[in-house]
Amino acid sequence: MTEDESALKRTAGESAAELVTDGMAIGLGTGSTAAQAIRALGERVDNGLSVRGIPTSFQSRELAREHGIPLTSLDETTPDLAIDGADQVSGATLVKGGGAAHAREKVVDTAAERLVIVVDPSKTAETLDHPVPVEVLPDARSTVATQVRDLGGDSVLRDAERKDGPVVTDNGNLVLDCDFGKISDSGALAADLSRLPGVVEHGLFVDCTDEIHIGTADGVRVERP
Ligand SMILES: O=C(CO)[C@H](O)[C@H](O)COP(=O)(O)O
Repeated sequence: MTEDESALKRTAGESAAELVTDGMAIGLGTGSTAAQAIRALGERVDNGLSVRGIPTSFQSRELAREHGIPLTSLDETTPDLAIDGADQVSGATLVKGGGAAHAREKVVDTAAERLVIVVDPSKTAETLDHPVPVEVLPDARSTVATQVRDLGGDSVLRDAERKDGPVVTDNGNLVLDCDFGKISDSGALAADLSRLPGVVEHGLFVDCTDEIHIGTADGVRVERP
């Protein structure tokens, strides 16, 4: 990541962290942009803000602990606000899962009263065309790949970096990155993917975003789709 990209992500993350008020429970997203929000929230906690975080991954849990954010869970409370990143945004619909955390992210993000997405401008698109990550039970990777082909997609098993073999999610599953080209009906595709036996969760988040904070060189741009 260049210094410029990192600065844009910081701008978006800091802006979202400013929305947090005393006593809130916050869904803590995963990825490099959500991490900027978690760091900014940690600074506010250092300065006396009282919040509890609900992590969406091993990464966000560790980062929150490192930055002194007390943790809770969905068993204890409902998030007032969730702050998360995205791989691509079109209106209120997202593709997520670049960090293979989309299953837990979807549970936390959709449980929140308000979902704020933090991105740099490269993530916005007229029409979604980013490959959709699909978390699958290990035994289902071939059958799901075949059914994804029947839906018009090309799937690739996501390989790990710095480990031989595939990415294994925090839930012990595998990820198929499924390229459908331009996605004209995200609702229909989301429903089709959810129906496939062995699919744990897919990265299409349909119509669930309240605000998008886009970090730009001139400051943050907020969109409310
Ligand atoms: O969905 C995600 C993780 O599963 C991330 O939020 C998404 O990949 C964006 O990450 P980054 O902010 O690093 O570009």
